This record gives sequence, C-alpha cells and structure tokens, in this order.
Amino acid sequence: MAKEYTEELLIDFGSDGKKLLPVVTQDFTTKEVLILSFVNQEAFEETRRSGYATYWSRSRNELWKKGLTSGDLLRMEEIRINCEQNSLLYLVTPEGKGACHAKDESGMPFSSCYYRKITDSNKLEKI
Ligand SMILES: N=c1c2ncn([C@@H]3O[C@H](COP(=O)(O)OP(=O)(O)OP(=O)(O)O)[C@@H](O)[C@H]3O)c2ncn1[C@@H]1O[C@H](COP(=O)(O)O)[C@@H](O)[C@H]1O
Ligand SMILES: [Mg+2]
Ligand SMILES: [Zn+2]
Repeated sequence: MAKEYTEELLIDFGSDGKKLLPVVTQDFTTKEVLILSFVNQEAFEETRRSGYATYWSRSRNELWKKGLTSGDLLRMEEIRINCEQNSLLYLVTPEGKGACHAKDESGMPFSSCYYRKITDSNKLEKI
C-alpha cells in the first residue's frame, strides 16, 4: 500500500502579509494557461474562503476578486504550490464568458490572456 505523503504549508507572505507571490491560473479541464497575476496573504485566504480566484491588484492596490464587475468568475478547483513554496497555481473552472478583460471582434472576452503570439517580425498575431 502506498504511504500517504503530506508536508507542511510554509508559504511566506512576509511578516505583514503583504508580500506578493506570483500565481498562474490555469483551466482545470483544458489546462489552458489563463492569467499570470499576484496574491498576498489576504487574497490567498479569500480565495480559500470563497472558492473563487481572488488576487491582489498592483495597479489599483486592492483585493481583486476576478469577475466581480465583468461576471467572469473563476471557480477554484485546486490550488497547487511549487517546489520552493514561492509561487502558486490556481486550477479553475471559468463560470463566465472568459478570463481576460480584452475582447475579440464580437465582444467576447478571450478565454486566456495569452491570445496573441509574437511573430518572427515582432508583430502580434491573434492565435
Ligand atoms: N479583468 C482584468 C483581467 N483579467 C485578466 N487579467 C490579467 O491579469 C493580470 C493582472 O496582473 P497585474 O498585476 O498586471 O494586474 P494589476 O495591474 O494588479 O491589476 P489591474 O488594474 O490590471 O486589474 C494582467 O496582466 C492580465 O494579464 C486582468 N487584468 C486586469 N483586469 C481588470 O480588472 C478589472 C475588473 O475586471 P473583472 O475582475 O473581470 O470584473 C477591470 O478593470 C479589468 O480591466
Ligand atoms: Mg495590470
Ligand atoms: Zn487579459
């Protein structure tokens, strides 16, 4: 029988809880990478409490529950942490129309923030 393996969570948000850790948000089913953003302790705890992806907005300097204004909420399925416990992976199921605030020609938000590729001539091309 396989031995169960658990470890302590030793995530470090600094003594004031304000240290920002990068978090990759990925679609739980398709594994598409959706967003790269940041969390502090408050955002992390709110994510766990609410079951919805919540970040810390660096530009607005406030707690940011993704989708609160757009309706594009991201339901949390699983939270993973990297080897060094200094970055996070949110596996989510999008409940709205997309994950990005940028929209395509028909007004639909892109499912991922990474909807463009950089071409050899340094242009951006929608994929
Ligand atoms: N909705 C988004 C959004 N969705 C995905 N992303 C990605 O998330 C990253 C956020 O990381 P940043 O640290 O740059 O974000 P920020 O500067 O802290 O916060 P913003 O002011 O950009 O929200 C961006 O680089 C984008 O790739 C978004 N970044 C910003 N927003 C803004 O968030 C606001 C609320 O949108 P909803 O949460 O969907 O209601 C709107 O004003 C949007 O413009
Ligand atoms: Mg920004
Ligand atoms: Zn985006």
